[in-house]
Amino acid sequence: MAVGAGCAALRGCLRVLKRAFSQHKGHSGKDMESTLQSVRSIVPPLTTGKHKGQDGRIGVVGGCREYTGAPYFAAISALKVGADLSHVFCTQEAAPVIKSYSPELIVHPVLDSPDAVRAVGEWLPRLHALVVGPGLGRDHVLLENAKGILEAAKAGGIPVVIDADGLWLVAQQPALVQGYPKAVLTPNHVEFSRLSEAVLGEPPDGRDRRGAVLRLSQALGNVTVVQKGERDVIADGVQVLECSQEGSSRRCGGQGDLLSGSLGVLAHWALRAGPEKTDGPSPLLVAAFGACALTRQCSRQAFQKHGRSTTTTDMIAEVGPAFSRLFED
Ligand SMILES: NC(=O)C1=CN([C@@H]2O[C@H](COP(=O)(O)OP(=O)(O)OC[C@H]3O[C@@H](n4cnc5c(N)ncnc54)[C@H](OP(=O)(O)O)[C@@H]3O)[C@@H](O)[C@H]2O)[C@@H](O)CC1
Ligand SMILES: Nc1ncnc2c1ncn2[C@@H]1O[C@H](COP(=O)(O)OP(=O)(O)OP(=O)(O)O)[C@@H](O)[C@H]1O
Ligand SMILES: [Mg+2]
Repeated sequence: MAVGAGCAALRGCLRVLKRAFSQHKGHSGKDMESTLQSVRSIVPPLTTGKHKGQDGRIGVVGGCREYTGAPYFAAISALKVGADLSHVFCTQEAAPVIKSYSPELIVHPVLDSPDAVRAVGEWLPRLHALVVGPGLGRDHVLLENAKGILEAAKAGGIPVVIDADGLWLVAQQPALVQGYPKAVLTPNHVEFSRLSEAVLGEPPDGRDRRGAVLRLSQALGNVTVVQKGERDVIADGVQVLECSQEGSSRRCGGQGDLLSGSLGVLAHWALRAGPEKTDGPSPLLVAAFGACALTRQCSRQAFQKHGRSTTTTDMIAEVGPAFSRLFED
């Protein structure tokens, strides 16, 4: 073996060992800072030499009669974090509503058409990451279409963030994400319990959140899982991280959508940077940690200004300043 290849293999082994040994440790302030440093290392520099699209083209699959806010929050957050283009694939009825929230989003009214999987499939080769679920709803036809789109994204090797009703779909059919190395699941408390029962056959052990998240991740074939809560617990089958960045006590709807949209971009950046850059935690762990820290920081900053009246729209206004503060200063 050439010396260079030998060194690279050795560095790879050391990384796996370092991760395996750190999985049972708590995540201290020092660890938080070193993980934030890893996030900083995946952020692409803003230079004049790039063309539109290079820093990310993200798709969100969701948006139906009842829910138009959730896909908007996810898609606009992806843009505000730094993606160049953000697409929403929603139902015909939801499209004009979502378009009217923002001229910045590209909105495709295709999700309830009989041709949905082919129509979205045409766009997939141009997308760097797909967020499946915010505002999708639980209509059988929409879930079947989301399933077809998810399968096409996997076939194309596209990173997928699965949230909200996308997690409902995965709880019905865990095989959809089983072993896919570019999948991240972002369950809230209820979604996590539902997934654990579906995959492991029992409710999670509430006294051992780290163990519960690690077990679910491993049972799904080392898919990255982010359990949101008072602290966010993140596992990739090998290592467990915790994000306890100060947030706020406001629990208004939509904060999870901000997180999943941000994660779409960060997952793309992290996978593009690769494990050499993240040095220690896997790229998707670093991306997930970054999205959690950012969401919580947005919540904190918005709450300082608006207190009890804070809503997710106020948090989205903080994405730029919060991002600079955490990852650029
Ligand atoms: N503006 C919009 O368009 C938005 C749309 N959204 C979209 O809505 C769709 C449904 O998503 P969802 O998250 O509301 O799930 P759902 O299964 O109805 O469960 C909700 C119930 O679960 C519970 N619960 C929740 N958290 C808990 C906790 N930590 N600890 C304990 N219990 C907890 C709580 O139950 P309760 O307290 O009422 O008994 C709550 O009422 C999905 O498409 C999503 O994207 C949202 O993104 C928001 C913004
Ligand atoms: N008790 C808490 N204390 C502090 N932060 C929290 C708490 N619960 C959740 N969060 C934070 O709020 C964000 C969204 O998590 P949440 O559990 O509300 O998601 P969700 O229910 O999916 O939201 P959405 O309303 O968008 O569907 C995450 O960044 C998480 O860290
Ligand atoms: Mg949610």
